[in-house]
Amino acid sequence: MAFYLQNESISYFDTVILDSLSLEIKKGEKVALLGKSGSGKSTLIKRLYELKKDESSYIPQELGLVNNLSVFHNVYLARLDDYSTFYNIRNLIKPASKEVEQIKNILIDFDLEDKIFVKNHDLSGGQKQRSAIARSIYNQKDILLADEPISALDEYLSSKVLEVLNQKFETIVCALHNVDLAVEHFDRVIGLKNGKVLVDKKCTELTNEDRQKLYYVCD
Ligand SMILES: Nc1ncnc2c1ncn2[C@@H]1O[C@H](COP(=O)(O)OP(=O)(O)OP(=O)(O)O)[C@@H](O)[C@H]1O
Repeated sequence: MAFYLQNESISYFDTVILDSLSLEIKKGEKVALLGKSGSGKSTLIKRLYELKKDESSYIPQELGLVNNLSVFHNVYLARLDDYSTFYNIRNLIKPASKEVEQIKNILIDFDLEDKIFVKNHDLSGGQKQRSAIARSIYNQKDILLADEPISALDEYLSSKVLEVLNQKFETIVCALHNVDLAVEHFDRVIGLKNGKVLVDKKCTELTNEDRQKLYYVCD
């Protein structure tokens, strides 16, 4: 089992955000989390990350990239803890060709290799998102927890990114706003409304009525 939540409630002051939510996510599942703005998707993803920090790559909505660093360095930061201080300082000043090659190979999948030494503040919104996605892959974890990672990408890149992420991670929980992309690329969809689960089904078992509910929660 990757995640097991039993009657999980989260409130901010007097407002209930997650309302007695129970959820099991098995290892190997690829789950799309759908819901209107404010339905609790980010709160749920943060909670899942708290539960499995060591095993998870997390892409927050705000991305967490350092503006004054290049794509290379922002991706490399994911694994600072894996290397010695000396190796990290060396890579900050003069990146080792082994690391450059490894990161470039990840960036190629996202059409971003030509931006490898461009600083984050000179990238478009979609390029920043793709840097954060590349960083999550470089991190080499089994689980991906991603909060609307493709919101700034066009349809072609969104599909490409989701295909690559599906290959690279064993288990995925990903917040999205697009029902069709969710059904096309994920095994299971969970529709949240006001911190409660409205729909939770394998994509192959969705009825027309379920789809209508999902479109409704995403409107
Ligand atoms: N730190 C916080 N303090 C107070 N309220 C918060 C905090 N974080 C989130 N909330 C509230 O919790 C609710 C759920 O927010 P959350 O970010 O989980 O929703 P979401 O479904 O991810 O929305 P979006 O699609 O806009 O990202 C919102 O009403 C939000 O205002």
